[in-house]
Amino acid sequence: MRQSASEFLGKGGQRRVVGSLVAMLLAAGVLVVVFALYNARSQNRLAVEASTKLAETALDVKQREIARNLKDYSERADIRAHLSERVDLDWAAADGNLGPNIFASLGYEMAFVLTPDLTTRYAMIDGRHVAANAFGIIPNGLNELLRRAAAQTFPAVGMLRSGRTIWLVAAGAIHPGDAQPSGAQAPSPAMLLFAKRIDGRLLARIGSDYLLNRFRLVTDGDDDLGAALPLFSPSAKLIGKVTWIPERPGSQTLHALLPPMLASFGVFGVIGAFALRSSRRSHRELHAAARTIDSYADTLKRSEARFRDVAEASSDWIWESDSAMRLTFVSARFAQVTSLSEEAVLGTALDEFFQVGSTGGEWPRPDAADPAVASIRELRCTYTDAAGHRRIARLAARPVFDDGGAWTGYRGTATDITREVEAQEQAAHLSLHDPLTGLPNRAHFQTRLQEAFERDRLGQSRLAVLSIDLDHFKEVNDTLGHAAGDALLLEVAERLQACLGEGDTVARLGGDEFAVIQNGFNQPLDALALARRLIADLTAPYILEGRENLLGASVGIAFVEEGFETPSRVLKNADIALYSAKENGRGVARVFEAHMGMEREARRLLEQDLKQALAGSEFELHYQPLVALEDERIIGVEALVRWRHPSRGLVPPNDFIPLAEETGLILPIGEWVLRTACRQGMQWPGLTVAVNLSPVQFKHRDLVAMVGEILEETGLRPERLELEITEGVLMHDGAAARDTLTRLKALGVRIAMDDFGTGYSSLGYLNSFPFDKIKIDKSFISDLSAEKSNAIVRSVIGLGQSLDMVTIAEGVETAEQASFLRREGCQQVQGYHFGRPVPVAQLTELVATVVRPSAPAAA
Ligand SMILES: Nc1nc2c(ncn2[C@@H]2O[C@@H]3COP(=O)(O)O[C@H]4[C@@H](O)[C@H](n5cnc6c(=O)[nH]c(N)nc65)O[C@@H]4COP(=O)(O)O[C@H]3[C@H]2O)c(=O)[nH]1
Repeated sequence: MRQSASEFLGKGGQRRVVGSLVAMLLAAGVLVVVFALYNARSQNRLAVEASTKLAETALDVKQREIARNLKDYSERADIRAHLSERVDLDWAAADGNLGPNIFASLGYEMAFVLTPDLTTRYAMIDGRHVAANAFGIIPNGLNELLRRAAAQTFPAVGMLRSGRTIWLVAAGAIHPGDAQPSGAQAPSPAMLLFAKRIDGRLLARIGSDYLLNRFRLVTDGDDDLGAALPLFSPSAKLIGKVTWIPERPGSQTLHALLPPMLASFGVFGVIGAFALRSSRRSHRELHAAARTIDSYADTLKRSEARFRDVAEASSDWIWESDSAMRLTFVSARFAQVTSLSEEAVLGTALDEFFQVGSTGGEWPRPDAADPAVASIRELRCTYTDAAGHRRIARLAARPVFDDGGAWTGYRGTATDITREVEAQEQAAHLSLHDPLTGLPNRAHFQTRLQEAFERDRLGQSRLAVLSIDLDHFKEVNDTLGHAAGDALLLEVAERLQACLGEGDTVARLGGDEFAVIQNGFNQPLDALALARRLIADLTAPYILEGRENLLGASVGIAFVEEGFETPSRVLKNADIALYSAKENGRGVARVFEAHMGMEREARRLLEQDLKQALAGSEFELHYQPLVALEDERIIGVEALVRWRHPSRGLVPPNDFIPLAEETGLILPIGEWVLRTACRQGMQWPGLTVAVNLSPVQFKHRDLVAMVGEILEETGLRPERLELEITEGVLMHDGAAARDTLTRLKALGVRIAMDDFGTGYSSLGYLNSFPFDKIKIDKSFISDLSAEKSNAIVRSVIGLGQSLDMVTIAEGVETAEQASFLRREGCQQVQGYHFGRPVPVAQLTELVATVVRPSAPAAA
């Protein structure tokens, strides 16, 4: 396994080398120091030994000196003569004998002469003859010294301690002289003692003579000045010591050497620290560099892996060519995407495999000798896959150069974009076409219209725009459902296309709105002829779900006059003409005329006002009494909506209900009417409340639920509500209407057939649905004098009786009309003769009184 750069450095080679160097330096330093210390100590020790020898010698010299002096005195003839057998004290005390001279010349503080029995016969202390006992002054060790002295010919010397004083004492025999009889046993000699006090002065002198610094005596304690020599009594008892400050040449050398040594250590230390620091820094830098290298290596590895994954996972494949532009390599994805084999394609010329001609591109023709070989970007081309299908690919490539910089070919990718292109084309088509019929949509239509306009300007043809609207399409769509509606629109589209001439365009602008651009040479005749054809063809029955359905079509036509209009203006004019056609009974074609625009504008304003009216609560209800003919009692009221327009005053329903129905505003208006009528109706207990329902409302799915909710909300009992519907409700999709009516009746409300007699097949409807009431239209009542109306009214009343339905006549204005109706058996009436529609307050007053035919309730 390959080692990463960090791992390589991580082994710590450099750190070990640096560590060893530092350790060596430290060891060397320690060795030097140890050696220096050892050397200093040795030198010191040698110096102490040497000075000790000197001290010994000095004391020895003193001992020998006192011994020699004593010997000199003890052997003097006069001394022997005067002091050996008997002690001549006077003689002894005389100066020059054992008198002051001992102290003054020899410097001995004490001199004694002891008899053989060791009695002190003479004592001289500090140069004066005193009576003193030597043993009293020096009690310890004197005996031993004297014993030794007696046993040897040379004086015995020793140091004796008396109190805190140490004495250097010499003892020697004073032999009587030569006149000793032979053979006779020599008597014990007298003993001469000299004592020298070992004191500071003496030692200072010795120190100065022998270079013993601060040479002094220590009798008590362990005081030591660095070197010491123990002092023993003749009986080998430690009695004190002398001490001095020895020379310390080692320490001196060390002191001399130490500062430069420390300084050099310091310098070494600093250099070492710097070296260590810089080594650490470079080590860190090396590590950082190693980490960077590792991260680059990682990134490279990942990027390689990513590239591999992408190359194998995407629909792209990689290819390479030589400088002759022949394929030399394709990646594994090639075979998977194209189903072609690698072998089959290698060696093929690039421009043969990837064809760019059909896509408008061009292959670069690089010259191998020319160093400026360009990259290939976004080159769209086609190729043929194994199944023989034409596919679209997008190429990108970069030139490849050898180490010498010579161009050797291309390396690139190929992306199969067939689906993408198809999706784009489809999206482009969808953006310009109606998805259901495949006809151009409004945007496309406008573009075509603009183009046609250009041609019209050039005078190549005379342009007409036909706006087409299907009559009754909404009813079919609502009743048969959207699938049927779609099928119907598809057929309409086919029929429209079939009617068009060469170069004409038909588009679906939305819903059941279509438009045609016609290039005619004989206008307006060509356009009118086309309109007639369109109406005729679109009116022919459509078979949907096995049943015949009828549609109508209205057409509005507009021409480009004088070239002043814009395309959108012409389309608008065609729309205005279309509205006019619809208003004029539908199923016709109308050519745009200027005044139509004004009517349309008026309608637009009305619609706007209507919306405001709804928002601003400008509607109110008037009520007209419904009267029982039998006793002329008010048995109910009919709610009739009024619009109290801010400037136009009270607007009658006929002026706005049709527009409200067209625009759908009838839904909120109708709901308001129903809710208000039910609420206000609660004021007149026992009276029925009749409310008109528009066919548009009736078709609305929520109608039954809405009625139920309003009844519950207002508390009006269902049987008091009478819903008036017209035959129009039942005309289209009778089954659905019947279902709605059944569900309404299930709520308990009553249903009245309004305006009976004005429709086409009223009798049929009456048979197929059990209405509660039939309302004879006022046109028959006003025309009662006419025989025909008379007969119709009579037969309707008879029909009601036979079907067990209540009949009511509206528009009863005279007593005669009322009498006629009573005679014929009509049960209820409504009309100005009994009461006009009045506001709610007036009606409340009215119901409080008895309505009499002779005195109409309202003028
Ligand atoms: N000449 C004459 N007319 C009489 C006489 N007695 C009543 N009328 C009028 O006849 C119309 C009766 O209402 P309709 O046939 O349902 O006809 C109504 C109805 O179809 C519609 N309408 C009124 N209110 C509503 C409503 O709230 N909803 C719906 N959808 N339509 C309504 O508007 C139509 C007209 O309503 P109005 O103008 O109020 O006109 C009312 C009423 O004022 C009479 O003796 N002589």
